[in-house]
Amino acid sequence: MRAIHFGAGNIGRGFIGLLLSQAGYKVTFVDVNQALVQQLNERQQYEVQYANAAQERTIVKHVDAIVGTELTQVSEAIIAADIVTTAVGVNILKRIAPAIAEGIRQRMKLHLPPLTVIACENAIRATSLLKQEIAALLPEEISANLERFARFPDAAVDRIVPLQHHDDPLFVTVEPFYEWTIESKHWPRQLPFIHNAHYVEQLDPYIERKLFTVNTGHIAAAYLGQLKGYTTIQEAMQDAELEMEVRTSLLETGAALIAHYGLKRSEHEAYIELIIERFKNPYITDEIARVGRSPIRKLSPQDRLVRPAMLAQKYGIEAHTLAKVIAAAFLFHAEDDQETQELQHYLQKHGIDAAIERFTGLAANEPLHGKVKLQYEQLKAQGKK
Ligand SMILES: NC(=O)c1ccc[n+]([C@@H]2O[C@H](COP(=O)([O-])OP(=O)(O)OC[C@H]3O[C@@H](n4cnc5c(N)ncnc54)[C@H](O)[C@@H]3O)[C@@H](O)[C@H]2O)c1
Ligand SMILES: O=P(O)(O)OC[C@@H](O)[C@@H](O)[C@H](O)[C@H](O)CO
Repeated sequence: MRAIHFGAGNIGRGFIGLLLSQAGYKVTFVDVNQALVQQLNERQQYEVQYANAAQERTIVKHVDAIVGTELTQVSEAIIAADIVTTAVGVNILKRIAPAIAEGIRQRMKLHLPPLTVIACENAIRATSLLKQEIAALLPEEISANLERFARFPDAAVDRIVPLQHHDDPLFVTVEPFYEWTIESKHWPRQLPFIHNAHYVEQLDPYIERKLFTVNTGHIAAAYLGQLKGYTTIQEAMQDAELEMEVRTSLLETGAALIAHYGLKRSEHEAYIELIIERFKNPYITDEIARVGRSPIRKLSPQDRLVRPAMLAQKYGIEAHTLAKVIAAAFLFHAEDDQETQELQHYLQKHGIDAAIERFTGLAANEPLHGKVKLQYEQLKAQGKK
């Protein structure tokens, strides 16, 4: 079986490429980083190390790669593929859609079975977003019946893979934990289930539980941690007061998730503690700059902060810590992150009210808007910036 995976970065090599290979797929990566592509083609394998006491390693073999700008080569590879996966960043999906659309068009002409496409990104229903981008590029007679030519199961992906600083550009250190949850209803009959993935009928509770626990907790540790002068998540999580704030933010999102999805409280609280332990993994150095990057995406209404805070509000749950983390996002700095610069530029020019409204979608008369503003002013007054 053949897989085409867009994005040979940390999640591409350290999670999805690894799992697909373990499931019996020959993996071809597509990436715009030419040096990475060259290395993958020269060596046809790479090493993954697990961040635990044993520091076990495994080799992913029989891989190759294509430069993302080589559209013909990419679409030809898609003709021969059973599955296409992505881990490029949700904002990049529109850029890879043309090659996938072309691959689907060619497959249709050849009467090939439907292609399976899964976007493995941190966003609610990223595969559906990719499907929309692809459909918009295809002629009406194909896009109207797209499910006949390609299947688009939504998925949730969870494994912490920090920035890598090794001499070998292909070597990747990953936490041992992983969860790849795939919605089964769009899975094509002819393709066997990927044995190391978890199939569920309804993805929403899983993706929201993941995003609003792992990613909300992560961003709380990052934004509140930076205000206290820390540069990594592990340093920040050694601060007992900060750990408590992270836990409180997760009890807030947890209460909202429990109310909304009827999750079992004891199970969800155990899940929160598992996530906090993962953040503390002493064998990982995860930079706050990575976890905090792209604050505009992270502040958007459907992402890890505003959506659970609004859900909490809907169920009458106090979301004081979430409001503080949202406020802290407006104080986040990361030198080489474009979204951080854009947000700061807007904030300085238009002020906090306009910035809250623009980036979170919270109108000035929304109670959460007022809470965020208050927290922002308090953080500033405490000399946090
Ligand atoms: N790192 C994590 O812990 C983690 C965990 C779960 C999910 N994710 C999600 O996975 C996705 C990727 O994250 P990452 O940490 O691997 O990032 P990364 O920056 O390490 O990897 C992204 C890769 O995509 C490539 N890329 C960019 N534009 C491209 C294009 N047009 N065509 C092909 N390749 C392109 C980049 O060159 C890079 O190699 C993001 O959506 C992220 O939110 C990350
Ligand atoms: O990838 P982002 O930028 O959406 O979020 C940063 C981290 O929280 C994220 O990459 C986590 O490490 C990951 O989602 C764990 O599964």
